[in-house]
Amino acid sequence: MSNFANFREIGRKIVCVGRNYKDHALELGNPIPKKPMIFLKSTNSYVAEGNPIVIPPGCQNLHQEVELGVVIGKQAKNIKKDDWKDYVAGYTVALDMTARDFQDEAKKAGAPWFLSKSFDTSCPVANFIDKSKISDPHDLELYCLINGQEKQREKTNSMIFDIPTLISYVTQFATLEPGDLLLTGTPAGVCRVQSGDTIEFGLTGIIDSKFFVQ
Ligand SMILES: O=C(O)/C=C/C(=O)CC(=O)C(=O)O
Ligand SMILES: [Mg+2]
Repeated sequence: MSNFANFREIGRKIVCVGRNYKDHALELGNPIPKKPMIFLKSTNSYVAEGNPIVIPPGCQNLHQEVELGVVIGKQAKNIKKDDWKDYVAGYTVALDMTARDFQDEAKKAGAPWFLSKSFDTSCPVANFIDKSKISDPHDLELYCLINGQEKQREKTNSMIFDIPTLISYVTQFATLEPGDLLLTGTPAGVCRVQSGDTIEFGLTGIIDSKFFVQ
């Protein structure tokens, strides 16, 4: 399998799972999903450490959502749950930055989430971690601090739909390609971030990342 250290530059799609942690679904007043809720962020949303997160014009309520990312290593279509590991190159951790006010407006209008989820710099991503370094991606701890204050901390075993289920589900409908990033949803604790804030996030003991909001 190739080295995916440059997966952000491969220019592949970002498939996101929403409401995949019970407490996060509840904190936003949403029902617990009965099947995975999937949406897309486009490649323009990628941003690597050292570059700022830019608040989209008119947004008054930008939220951070820390999420485990699964980097796809091999073309995947109609994958059986038992075979999921063969299609994973590795992992990362990312922020699914969300213009919550835009999203609320879209939800009320029954309109798409594109502007709330896929504006430039809406996907700050940490470095690639080869799968050989992570024995069980369902036994990791996500964390996120804003200006040094803890906002999110949760084990990945709290996901409603695990990684085999997500890969199997998504690939019934859409082919996953090498370099695609699957964001597996955020735990509770999302909050407003503002210009000048520092966001530190990662997987405890494995990877740490830091971004600034411009
Ligand atoms: O339905 C909503 O109000 C919001 C949902 C999200 O933004 C979903 C996620 O991106 C997530 O749960 O990670
Ligand atoms: Mg999210």
